[in-house]
Amino acid sequence: MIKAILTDIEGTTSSIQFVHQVLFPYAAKNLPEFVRQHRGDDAVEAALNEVANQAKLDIDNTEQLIQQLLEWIAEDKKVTPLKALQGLIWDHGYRNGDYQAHIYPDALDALIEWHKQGIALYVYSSGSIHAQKLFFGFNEGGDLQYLFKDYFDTTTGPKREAASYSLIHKAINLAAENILFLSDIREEVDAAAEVGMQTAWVQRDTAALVSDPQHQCVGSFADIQLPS
Ligand SMILES: CSCCC(=O)C(=O)COP(=O)(O)O
Ligand SMILES: [Mg+2]
Repeated sequence: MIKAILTDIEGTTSSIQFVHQVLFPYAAKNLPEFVRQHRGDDAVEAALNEVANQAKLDIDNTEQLIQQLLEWIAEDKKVTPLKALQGLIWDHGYRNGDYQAHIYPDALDALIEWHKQGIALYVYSSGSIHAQKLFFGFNEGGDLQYLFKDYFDTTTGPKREAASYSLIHKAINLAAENILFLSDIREEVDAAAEVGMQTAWVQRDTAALVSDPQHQCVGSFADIQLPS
């Protein structure tokens, strides 16, 4: 019986285009000035220290750190310190009304319905937890934060590794088989299935669904069945 649903964001609840054509360019445009102005802030210094460690750069060379971060944005690297900084930068854009996050109507309807049914909803995205709360707080569907019980990001672990899903089901305090994980990325649903989670592989904008007996394969949230 499904007691909780854990969902990915980009490509699953929401369009890849919004993330790649609105959020990433906004972060790339504003990151250099943001980093220069906020050197010394605890959260920014913590992220820059991680960048310097991972890329083997001099922590005092701000311009080199900025360059590295811009390269990671261009390559869509799911690197935790980049994700932390992106969240801080997007904060301003959301509050300033520069954009609202996208959600597919079928995802909005299903999430509201599951919430009404008392199913606990969780998010697992490569975006930082702060970025996820902004995403659902400043959303085309309104402030949707009330729908979600908790959020997980890459500080729990990479999304393509089974160990991350093991940590999540323990944190949620439910057996893996009572959790349904939704994602557009096959390697992510594979990793969740490896620890015993139920899975739905969400394949949007495709003429023909790829079938995989290990997962429910759906084109939209409207087709997701909750296994009993
Ligand atoms: C949550 S805000 C922007 C999403 C993001 O930065 C990202 O990398 C999306 O990754 P996901 O795991 O949601 O596919
Ligand atoms: Mg995704």
